[in-house]
Amino acid sequence: MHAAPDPVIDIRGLTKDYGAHRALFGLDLSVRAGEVFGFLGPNGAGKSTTIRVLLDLVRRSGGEVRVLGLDPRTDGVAIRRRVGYLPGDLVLTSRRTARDLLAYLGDLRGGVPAARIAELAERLDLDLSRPVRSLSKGNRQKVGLVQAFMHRPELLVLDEPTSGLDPLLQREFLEMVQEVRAEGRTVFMSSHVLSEVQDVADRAAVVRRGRLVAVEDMDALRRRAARRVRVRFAAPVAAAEFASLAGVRDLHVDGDTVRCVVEGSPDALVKQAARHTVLEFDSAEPDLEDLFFTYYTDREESGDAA
Ligand SMILES: Nc1ncnc2c1ncn2[C@@H]1O[C@H](COP(=O)(O)OP(=O)(O)OP(=O)(O)O)[C@@H](O)[C@H]1O
Repeated sequence: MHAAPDPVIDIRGLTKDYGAHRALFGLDLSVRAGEVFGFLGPNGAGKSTTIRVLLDLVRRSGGEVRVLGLDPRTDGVAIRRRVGYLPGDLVLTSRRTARDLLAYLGDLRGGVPAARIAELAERLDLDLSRPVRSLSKGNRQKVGLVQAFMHRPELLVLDEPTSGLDPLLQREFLEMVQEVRAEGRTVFMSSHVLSEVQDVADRAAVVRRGRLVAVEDMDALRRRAARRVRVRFAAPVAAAEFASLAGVRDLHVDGDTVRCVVEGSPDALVKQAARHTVLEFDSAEPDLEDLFFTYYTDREESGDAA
């Protein structure tokens, strides 16, 4: 057996109390080198608190945490130097232009070529000539993204990175994430919805009320997910042919058209359909959001997270 490489983020039994209020209850989480990891949960679940602990922006109350093999409590400065971090509550009050601010931050990280900053700004449609404090929320978010990506850090920790971005820019952002992964670097990003990370994440975890309730491999989730299928044939077909096929449910046959939901592989349905002349075959993208959140809600109800 090969020894697994050390995780880039390793969290064991993490607790965090804000005074008498417990925000995290013994969180365990491990992020592997080179993966894109989605950290999901509703508002107030504890995502930002966890992320702040990783960067030593708040101190943990208990448990063990390693980031790039380092302990945030003793090596926070070294971690912050090596990580690209986008805070969830990014505040930019500087009178500097975005170009000046990003050049300054780039110098703090050992120097980032102006062309690299310009390229990212162009991709995100960010005007670098404006003072950052006059920027809209969406444009500030773009400044935050540029500073997190620009020095090509080995680990990116992004707290709600797509908040305030329009759909076109969200897509551009996801491409930037893909590029980071293609270079073997690691991304840990939070979101309150799965749809923002499902196309790009290798794995995703759900945190709820300070507890981890699920960790999922996205490919496995996709394979399990149900798809809506519609097939139109050249001539009417009998419902009985399709009713007992593996994975097929919610079957409706209306003359020459079959509608159903397929769970898992559509192989049996496709082979049965192929006995006839198929005129149209539509299959909608599975709704992972449904599957994912149904799954973790069930688990939570049978668990101890009351
Ligand atoms: N500085 C603080 N002082 C006291 N309580 C806090 C503090 N920061 C967070 N909390 C509480 O800890 C819990 C977790 O908050 P956290 O911000 O980590 O959640 P989140 O999942 O990131 O949600 P959001 O997306 O709304 O920020 C919440 O109950 C929140 O009210």
